[in-house]
Amino acid sequence: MRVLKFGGSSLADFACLEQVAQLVKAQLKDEMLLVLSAPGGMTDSLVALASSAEQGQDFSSLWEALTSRCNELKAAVEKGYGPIDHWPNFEELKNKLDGVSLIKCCPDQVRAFVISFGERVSVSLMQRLLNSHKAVYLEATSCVASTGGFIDAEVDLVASKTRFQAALKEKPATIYIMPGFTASNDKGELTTLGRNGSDYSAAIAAACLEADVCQIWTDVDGVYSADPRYIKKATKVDFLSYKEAMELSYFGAKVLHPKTILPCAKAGVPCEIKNTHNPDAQGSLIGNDFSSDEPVKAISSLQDLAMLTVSGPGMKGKVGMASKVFNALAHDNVSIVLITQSSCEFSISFCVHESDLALALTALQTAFELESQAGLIEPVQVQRNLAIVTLVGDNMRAHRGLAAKFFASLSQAQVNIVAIAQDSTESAISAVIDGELCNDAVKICHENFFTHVPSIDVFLLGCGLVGQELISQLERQQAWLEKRNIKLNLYGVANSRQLHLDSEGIAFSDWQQKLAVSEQSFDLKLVEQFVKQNHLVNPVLVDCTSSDALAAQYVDFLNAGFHVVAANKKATTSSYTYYQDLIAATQKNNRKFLYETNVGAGLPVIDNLQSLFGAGDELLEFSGILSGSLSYMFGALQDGLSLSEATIKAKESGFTEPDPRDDLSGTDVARKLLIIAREAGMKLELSDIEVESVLPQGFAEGDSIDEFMAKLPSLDADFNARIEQAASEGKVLRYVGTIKEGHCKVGIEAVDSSHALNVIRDGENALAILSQYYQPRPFVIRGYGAGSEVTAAGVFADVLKTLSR
Ligand SMILES: NC(=O)C1=CN([C@@H]2O[C@H](COP(=O)(O)OP(=O)(O)OC[C@H]3O[C@@H](n4cnc5c(N)ncnc54)[C@H](O)[C@@H]3O)[C@@H](O)[C@H]2O)C=CC1
Ligand SMILES: N[C@@H](CC=O)C(=O)O
Repeated sequence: MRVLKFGGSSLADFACLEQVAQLVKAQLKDEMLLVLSAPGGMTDSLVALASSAEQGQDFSSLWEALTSRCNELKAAVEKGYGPIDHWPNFEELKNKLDGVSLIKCCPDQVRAFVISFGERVSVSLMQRLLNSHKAVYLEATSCVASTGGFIDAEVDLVASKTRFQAALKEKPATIYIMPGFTASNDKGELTTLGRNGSDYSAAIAAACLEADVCQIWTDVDGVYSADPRYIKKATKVDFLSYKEAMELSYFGAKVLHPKTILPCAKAGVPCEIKNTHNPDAQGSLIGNDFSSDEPVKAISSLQDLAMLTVSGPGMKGKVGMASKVFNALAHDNVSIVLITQSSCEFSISFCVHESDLALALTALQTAFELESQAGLIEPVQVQRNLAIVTLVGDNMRAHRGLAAKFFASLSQAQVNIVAIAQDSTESAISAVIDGELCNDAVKICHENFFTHVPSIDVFLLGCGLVGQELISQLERQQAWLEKRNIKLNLYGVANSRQLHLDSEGIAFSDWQQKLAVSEQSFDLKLVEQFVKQNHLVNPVLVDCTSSDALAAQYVDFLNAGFHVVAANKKATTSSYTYYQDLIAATQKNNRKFLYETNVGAGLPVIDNLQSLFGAGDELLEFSGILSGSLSYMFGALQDGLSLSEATIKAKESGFTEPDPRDDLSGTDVARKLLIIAREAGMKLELSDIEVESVLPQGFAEGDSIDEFMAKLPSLDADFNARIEQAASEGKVLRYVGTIKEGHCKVGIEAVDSSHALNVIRDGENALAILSQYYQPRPFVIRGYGAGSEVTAAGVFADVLKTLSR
């Protein structure tokens, strides 16, 4: 004997019904019992009808919709297969609803009749479709024995077994069909087994008939490693133990009803999940002996929960307090999802479904009224909108470090853990968390435990020279990233006026056209919302602008959960207080702020300095050429170009700042020197740096960049004279930054051929760091220190660093 249960999605319309009938015929080899749900959505319609009638509303349109859907199904079946023998009694249903409407009350017994009507419709239709095989209609009320009320009744397995065996003996057949969800009590009155209870009916039938298998046919291939609606990379689990399946279904794997597993486990009947629309695919098989080496089988989640905490001095050491809490809840039929207690016994916390919250609160207030008046119990604390995320796997007990990895993953997803619980068999570890972050938490846990493909979700601000080059490098490096198992998506690009976001990831081919037509400008709230909607767990805002306004928002970016990668130097050279706020925000939010390209473009300066100073080194002196554009210009001047010609060439080479005055005024070098000084622990402001400008004071002040460039030739003659003067002394001019005895200075120096910086030109930077560890010879970093390629490469490297802990 095999038991096959078909859910509503497999019976939604005539085509689905026929598909099921074909599938059953193809599977037919020995006895089988089909357990059917109502056609998809019909139970909801029946529930709505009962509640509309109960409120005395006009339910004629709901009635009309239900009957016409049923009549259409009936007509379609009869057209192809002949008249239906057992069509459910719609008149009786209507009479009951009219009665409910009249007294404005729907007794549970009547409600059970109404809401289980859809299953009878399914069975009548299917019996006709399988008529050629003499399918026998098995009344669930004659087979499934229940105790308790009319709704959500419990099954009496022993009594059911006797009933099932008698019913089958009475009508021997090859195919039996029975409505799911339905049972009857010891008076023979119809009861229901709780919403989606047809799985449970099938499991009971399988257990009572000692079936070879209980197959649950649904619209997915099996149980997945996480909810495939949210986790695109979720994979099917081929084998699960009963315990694993129970944990999963209890904590939210919707493919299985939580009560289903127990009857199968008790009777040792394997349970198989199969896809009606893909019948040849291997499903998930649940049984006793499916141990595997994999420690974690799946991650499940349950939402819409509330946590209640009962605490107070009266709890500590008092025997019977826990029992009083749980008895009170049991008395009012409140189901408890998870329990945790503080080790000092001062408080007990537990989760209930939000829908049970009011009931639970009243039950506790009533039970602890006296203790509360005596000050022994504090008012019950309630935390709402919570979720539980659970790692499930029997083999977890054989592995160390899984809990640590689980909690680290939650922290990576910026999730605060409200409570934790683990069963003593170590098959499940659960964390109670903020419901809003549930999908993010599952996503990152799934990434870390299953796919092992970490993702980086990039939002690029500024698509000038560096930004555009970065996009090209991202495109070129896709295969390299894939080989290293890294998923790097570009989700947003912005210029100073427009923002383009794409939840599928921005195509590298047409981002410019898309950005050009966008009517939206960058707004942190909008990007934050986008990140939430798309459950992005590693969002990185990359600033390739020179905007002060954006730099002023970095703390907000970090607080909103973004990593920040900046080519822009405005934040690191803003006030020292803001600089400190930034560092604090990275620590508070467990997010990174990376700015390697702020000094020396792609050269590894900041990283080296941080490593050295982190290891206890101290800066004694610094000297270096920190500007790529000035390095280029002073080299070109040496070769005979004028100042204006050299500036134009440096700008064309992509070495200058968006406004070349920032370079020529010495400000850009001053910024870099300030960043080095701050890394060395000096608490300085930009105004503390002594700056010698290449430009005369006030030159072209207030002019546009183009106006400035047009005026620049007027400085050529004077500057040329300065070069010639130096040359006459066998020297060349270099723009140098120094830190000595706590004083920072940037300016022009004339250096002879014996000076180390004499040869630094053509865009190269050179940094000599004399420190406690590196003396008397300094630690030297040298290489091209400007240009879109090296800078974008440095930004790219920072973006990748967001993955490291
Ligand atoms: N070019 C180089 O060699 C290096 C540049 N950097 C830094 O990289 C940054 C970018 O430099 P480039 O690409 O050369 O400049 P760029 O002028 O070519 O590009 C900057 C882009 O940012 C856009 N922008 C300005 N404000 C914006 C806002 N609020 N939102 C979005 N976009 C905005 C501008 O429209 C422009 O397209 C600068 O901060 C620069 O200091 C750092 C190291 C080296
Ligand atoms: N304009 C800068 C670019 C890098 O920061 C320079 O010339 O070095």
